[in-house]
Amino acid sequence: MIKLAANLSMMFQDLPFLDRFDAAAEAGFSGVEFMFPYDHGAGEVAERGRRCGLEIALFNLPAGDWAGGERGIAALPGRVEEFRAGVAKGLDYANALGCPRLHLMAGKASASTECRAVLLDNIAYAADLAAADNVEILIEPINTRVDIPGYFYGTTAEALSVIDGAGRANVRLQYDIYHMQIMEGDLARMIERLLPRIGHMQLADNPGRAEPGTGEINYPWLLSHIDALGYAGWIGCEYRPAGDTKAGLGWARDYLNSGRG
Ligand SMILES: O=C(O)C(=O)[C@@H](O)CO
Ligand SMILES: [Mg+2]
Repeated sequence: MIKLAANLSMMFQDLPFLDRFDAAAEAGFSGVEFMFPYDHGAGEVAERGRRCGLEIALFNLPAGDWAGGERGIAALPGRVEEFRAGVAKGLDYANALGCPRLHLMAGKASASTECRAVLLDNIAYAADLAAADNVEILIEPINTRVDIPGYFYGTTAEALSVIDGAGRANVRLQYDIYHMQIMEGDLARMIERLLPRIGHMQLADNPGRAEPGTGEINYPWLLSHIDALGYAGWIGCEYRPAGDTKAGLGWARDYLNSGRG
């Protein structure tokens, strides 16, 4: 069964963050994901999720100075103390929100031995603390052609080599179909091959990163394929709606709860 999570950092942006939970539930979602909950108290985010009957599928560990252009700090030498403080904060929120997954972002860093060593140490550190709380750490290759030039890993092979290097069983691959269409293509076969390593998925169409049906990816076919493969995890709708979020959800009708919207 395909389980879609609304991405509350990109969808329903006309509403304040906490009200996006209500909008997602009304639209028929049973799960949500978002980038960062940290502008709000963990208690109020947890309470809103509970009240709306929503599972919180994933959010990001603190990722440095986002507004200033940083996209994670885990591969940055000299930022280890800040990274560790972020892990503690992320796990506090994950526990309060009942969220079993955290996305750890490497950042824009050179492919040097030093950055790789810092990254592997940081992932192992985060994974060991997360394991004690039954939380998984997710590593997502992000396209370096359009969205984040210079990001530490842009392909599944690079991300898997980092995961293997860290050597922790609770570190898994976050497969974002949009990024991987740009970097690798061959989506159906790649997902089939990588399925045992994938802990979370995300989607958007390409080009433009809007909803399925606005670009080149055959989502009705691909989602049936993912379903037939037996993928049981969440797929986050990490797209920028081309217009009104709810009006653009026609593509998802078969996968959402009915009767609430
Ligand atoms: O960019 C993405 O794709 C993500 O999944 C985010 O968590 C980071 O921007
Ligand atoms: Mg993503």
